[in-house]
Amino acid sequence: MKQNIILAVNAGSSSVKISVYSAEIGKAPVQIAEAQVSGLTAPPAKLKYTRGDEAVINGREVDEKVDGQSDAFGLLLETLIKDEDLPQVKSKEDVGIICHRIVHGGDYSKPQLISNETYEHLEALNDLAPLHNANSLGIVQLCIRSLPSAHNVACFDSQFHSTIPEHIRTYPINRDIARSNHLRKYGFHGISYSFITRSTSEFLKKSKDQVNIIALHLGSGASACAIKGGKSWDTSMGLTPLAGLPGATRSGSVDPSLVFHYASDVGKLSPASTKDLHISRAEEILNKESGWKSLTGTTDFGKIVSGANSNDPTMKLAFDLLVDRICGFVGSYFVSLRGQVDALVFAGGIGEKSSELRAAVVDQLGCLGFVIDEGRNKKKLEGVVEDVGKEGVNPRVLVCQTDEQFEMARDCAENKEFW
Ligand SMILES: Nc1ncnc2c1ncn2[C@@H]1O[C@H](COP(=O)(O)OP(=O)(O)O)[C@@H](O)[C@H]1O
Ligand SMILES: CC(=O)OP(=O)(O)O
Ligand SMILES: [Mg+2]
Repeated sequence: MKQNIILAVNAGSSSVKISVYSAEIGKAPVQIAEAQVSGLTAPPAKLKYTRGDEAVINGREVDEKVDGQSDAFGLLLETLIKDEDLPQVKSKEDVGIICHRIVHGGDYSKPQLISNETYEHLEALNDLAPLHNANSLGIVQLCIRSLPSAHNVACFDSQFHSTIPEHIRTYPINRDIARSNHLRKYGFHGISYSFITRSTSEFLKKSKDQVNIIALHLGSGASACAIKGGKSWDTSMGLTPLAGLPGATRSGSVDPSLVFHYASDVGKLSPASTKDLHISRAEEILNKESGWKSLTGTTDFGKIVSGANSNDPTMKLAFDLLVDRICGFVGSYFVSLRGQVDALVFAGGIGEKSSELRAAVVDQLGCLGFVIDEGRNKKKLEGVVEDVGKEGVNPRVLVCQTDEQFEMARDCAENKEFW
């Protein structure tokens, strides 16, 4: 049976995570190492490297110049290749397939081998995921240059959402313009939602097409997803990853007219009111200079939680604001799933690490029947899915340690054409 080393690359807005797998066609890949650089928006960035079960580097501050996702990837690749105890990756030639998380995949509904044509297609989408796509394509370029023997595969955050029904993905604007300019809800974090759906259905011992969940991927970018019969039914991000919940540097949804009132002549809805603010600058502000960074000065939600715990009013405002926005989506999805919900699932850096955020969200959702178990909620996570809900109560409250790299590697291992 043909064997291969798969390298899965996940460039998020504040981190780059890579995992190495030993794989056979049609079988679940087996992880042999993983490494990540996190905190790219809250320097100094930190490096973690795990081989098998051994934490080789555990959160070392990165002194090397790491300016953005491509630099971080370069450092991660070097860390792998330099490790003499990782015989499977002695040189760059050992890697057979590299799968890349590409946030915006336009109309692609499944992973694609990256040819010149697909690359150009994806490049055209760069502006629709301004914190992600260009960075990921930078890493693809680096791989094509420095690992020429590997096959590069693009896996899309948007592909899981290709099942969202038309009345939900359509914006109420001129239909011809919407069609010609491809203006619709795409949705993101779908690689994570796909992992969450499979893991949750296994955990609940229900077949995937029977499972209804409301999933929350809360990281540097945050989103909510209503999953009906194992498929995406609705999600909070839209044409771009700016819509929906606020994030580390993103505002999330605001009244679109806010853009016209942001400049100095506040209150005057006229061309004069935007004279100091070009429309593309507005997009940059809402993507890169808003969210936790603008409200609190930090992009680290861990610091916001500690601040809120010690009653710092600024931190408490940010914390309460996120709880409010999350509950708004959960309430709406609970209704659109007609109350047929098996579980609320928390995932992503914040969802997995902050028991305080989970407790506050579930407390407000008590009217829908969700109840958290304080003891379970505070326990260190061990399994892929952990139940933190109160015994005997439905719907359940779960935490899923999501793994986008594994999901991509799994997709690649299943697909003969990528080998
Ligand atoms: N202990 C913690 N409590 C709350 N949030 C945390 C904690 N540790 C990390 N985080 C948050 O998780 C975020 C990273 O989440 P992650 O999903 O890994 O990010 P990315 O979006 O880059 O993939 C950090 O920006 C930080 O805000
Ligand atoms: C889509 C998105 O926002 O991803 P991330 O949270 O990894 O930045
Ligand atoms: Mg992420």
